[in-house]
Amino acid sequence: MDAYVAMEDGRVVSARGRAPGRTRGELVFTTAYTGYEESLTDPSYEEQVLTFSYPLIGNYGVRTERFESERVHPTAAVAREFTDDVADWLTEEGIPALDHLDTRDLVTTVRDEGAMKCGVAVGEDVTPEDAREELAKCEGMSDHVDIGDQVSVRQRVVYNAGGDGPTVALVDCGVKGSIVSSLVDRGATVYRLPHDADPEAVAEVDPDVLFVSNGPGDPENFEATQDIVREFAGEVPMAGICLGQQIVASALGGTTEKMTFGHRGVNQPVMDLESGQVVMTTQNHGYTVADPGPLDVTQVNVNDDTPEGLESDELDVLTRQYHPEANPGPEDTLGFFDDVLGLANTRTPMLAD
Ligand SMILES: NC(=O)CC[C@H](N)C(=O)O
Repeated sequence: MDAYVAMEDGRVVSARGRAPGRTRGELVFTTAYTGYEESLTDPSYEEQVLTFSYPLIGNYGVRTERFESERVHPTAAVAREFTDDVADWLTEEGIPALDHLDTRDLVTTVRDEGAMKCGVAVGEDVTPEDAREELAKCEGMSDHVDIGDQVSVRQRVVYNAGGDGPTVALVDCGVKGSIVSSLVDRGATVYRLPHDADPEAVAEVDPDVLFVSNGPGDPENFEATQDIVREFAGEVPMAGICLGQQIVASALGGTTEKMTFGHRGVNQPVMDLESGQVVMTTQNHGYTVADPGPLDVTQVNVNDDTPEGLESDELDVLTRQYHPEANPGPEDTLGFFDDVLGLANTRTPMLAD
């Protein structure tokens, strides 16, 4: 099978086709060397073409137990070499895949020039022109204004109903399964709600903690979720991961901005400013908080000083830009979920009255 990637900088790269199809998306890379099943099923990669910088992808097979959602989210996948297991899986899923190209070149291009639009064409009779046509149709990440609808639940889902632990209203902007299980494993009852749930539907579950999930795209396109945050700020303790941190900060008066190529990998060093301790973290984001508004920056990325943790004692807010749930990656940061559920004790009993 032939394969072509047409990049926004004008180049068309040829490759070996591993799973057929034509598509487009924002070209990004991850440096993660394990966790290809988790990354490929992470909803945060919606509308992106995911390039693995690690050369051999598929070494330990494909197991649904490791999936983070019910489907593959990147629009296409690129690696130096995919195993047949991965190629077969992506073929079944209808996700174009290509390998046998110089992924170092793609990665350094994105690193130097930034995440860029691309078009992908893979098949027996595709041409570079097909890839260029896809590129011409490609929208920028921030143009996907309805991206939340592509990944969020449409109806409320409850996990661990009737449990004794805290009640969490999890606003689903494209949540990873392991965020849900990290909360449920600690005894929480989790109500997973649509990203654009009515504030009344949130109040109805009488949450001890409001939790804004990870998810794809530009945090400024999640207006309904920002409304929920504003509605409950100061009244219900609040937590967020990745997109969740960005949405909470923006809703409370801060700002966000697009990064050049983002952070995607499993060895991003993060320093806690109070203790000075550095932990290795899993990350996957292309936007960042520029101004934290009323929140305090408590953790920063050691590589570029971007905010990794935001907190407010006054508002009972606790958010992380990285992925404390790991999957893939180091588990040094799992304690975040204990801290989040601990926030339940600080809740002022207003909704119940
Ligand atoms: N993993 C995420 O939640 C990603 C957040 C957001 N879509 C970004 O790219 O910055």
